[in-house]
Amino acid sequence: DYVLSQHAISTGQTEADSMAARYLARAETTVAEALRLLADLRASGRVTCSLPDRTAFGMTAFNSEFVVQIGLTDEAGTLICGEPMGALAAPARLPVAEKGDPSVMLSVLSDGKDKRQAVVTLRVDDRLRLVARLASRALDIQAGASYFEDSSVTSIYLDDGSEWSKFAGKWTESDQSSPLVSTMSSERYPIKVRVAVDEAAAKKSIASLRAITIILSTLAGLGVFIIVTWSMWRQSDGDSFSRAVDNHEFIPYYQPVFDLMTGEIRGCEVLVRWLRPDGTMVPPGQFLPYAEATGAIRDITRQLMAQTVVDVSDIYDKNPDLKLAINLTAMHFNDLEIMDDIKRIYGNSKIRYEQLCFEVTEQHPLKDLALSRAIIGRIQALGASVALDDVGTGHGGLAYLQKLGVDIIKIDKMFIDHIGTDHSSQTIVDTLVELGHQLGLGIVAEGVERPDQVEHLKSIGVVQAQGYIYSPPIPVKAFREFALKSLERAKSGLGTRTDKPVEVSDSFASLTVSVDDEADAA
Ligand SMILES: Nc1nc2c(ncn2[C@@H]2O[C@H](COP(=O)(O)O[C@H]3[C@@H](O)[C@H](n4cnc5c(=O)[nH]c(N)nc54)O[C@@H]3COP(=O)(O)O)[C@@H](O)[C@H]2O)c(=O)[nH]1
Repeated sequence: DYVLSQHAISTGQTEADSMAARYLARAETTVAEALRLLADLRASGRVTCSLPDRTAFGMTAFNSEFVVQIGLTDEAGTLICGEPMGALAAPARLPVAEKGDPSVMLSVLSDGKDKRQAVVTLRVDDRLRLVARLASRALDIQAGASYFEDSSVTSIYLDDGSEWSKFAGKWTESDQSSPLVSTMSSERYPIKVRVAVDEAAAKKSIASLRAITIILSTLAGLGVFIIVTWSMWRQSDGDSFSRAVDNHEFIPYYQPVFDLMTGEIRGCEVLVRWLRPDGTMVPPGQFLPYAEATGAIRDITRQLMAQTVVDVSDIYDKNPDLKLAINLTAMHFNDLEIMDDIKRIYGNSKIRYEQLCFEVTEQHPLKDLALSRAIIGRIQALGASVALDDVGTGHGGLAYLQKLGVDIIKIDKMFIDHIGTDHSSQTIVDTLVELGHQLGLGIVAEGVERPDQVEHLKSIGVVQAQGYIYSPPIPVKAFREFALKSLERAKSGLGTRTDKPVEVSDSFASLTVSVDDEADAA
């Protein structure tokens, strides 16, 4: 606050100085212009009160910006003629001319009240002087910042103390006020200017700067806090994070995907969890941004894919219709590295390429759409499919659908949640499904939690779904048991053509949405 106040005072002083300089410059210009006109008249011999000379006076004044009347005074200082006449013809008495008077004189005429007028005189001879009355508007300029107009007092006066002009707003100097004052004197003429500016107004003028400064310093403080916290995290958790990647602490959880019509299991989505050595389970929301920012997500995805081979390849080998969905991030579409990973991990495994589905999310923008499209094409060429995840919630919109050439769309929980309660969300679901059908795409509904959602999805032709109504993401052991049981039921005909949602077996019914419980289940 002290720094800002000092800044305000210094800005106010600078403003007062430049106002004074501008008024002084204008006063000098005005006097110089009047003198030039008078000198021209004297040089051309227009120094009598004859008609032609008076006409010349009138014309000269008429054409001048700053001079309103030109005339002649006698030795007593009385105006003996002046043009134009009219209101300006009021007798003007200048100081009596004295021998040795300077050739040029600047005086201020006053009506004794508040009217003052500056005049410039030029000696013609010992008796006569040419005189030019200056327009009072000559000094009426916008000399300073508009917010100072009401908070400043400007006086332009002559060396002898007579005031030529004064400009004042509502503010007046008083003993209580602490003005910022600037005084300047002309080096050419006996003119002085004094500008006084209200210090309080100067301080007020930086109120917005003060607000901005407060906001910026708060943000800067916040920034420092984030950087310090981030670097501390990097040193502690950050280090433990890279150790965790090296130690393969990132494990796949499996969320079953179901056929709504038959109740059979159709596959699963692989969802990462960080299982720390102390047994705590960290959900992806807490480390994925860091993993993506550092590029560690590439290693993590590789490890997850490799683990799926270990975890479920026997089941997938025997059930070729089962699908396995793997989440990729935008980074995976920056180069062809993911292709090498997929081929190396699944190429010689019992999980066929045709059983794989790679999910690309709309949440993070893809850097290079053409390259992304090419990578998607290569994945499809292997026989795997590609799904657009979180459709309608992120960056891509319909452009991703049109340009990426995906095979499946996954309708986000955000829209599924509002089926039956919010008309517009339901319309979005209906429209996406319709669009998916028109484009010949597979459709998977995510985050299904209620039977009415199942009913509606079935009624609009959605066949596949995942969600807590069936099962949350579960650890491998639980998933294997569940999948084997479900597949067995299907084979024995028990799971076919049921219109009811599939019941989760008792062991899974005890699983809840909380990560801790998921950890327990592990
Ligand atoms: N690049 C990678 N991203 C991944 C990976 N694993 C997960 N993720 C992404 O992290 C986000 C959060 O995932 P998660 O906490 O696992 O949440 C998933 C489900 O648990 C949750 N879900 C599923 N059904 C329901 C439900 O009925 N109710 C409810 N409240 N939540 C439910 O939704 C998440 C599924 O996300 P999605 O991928 O959109 O299918 C999430 O964005 C993951 O994508 C990874 O290995 N790589």
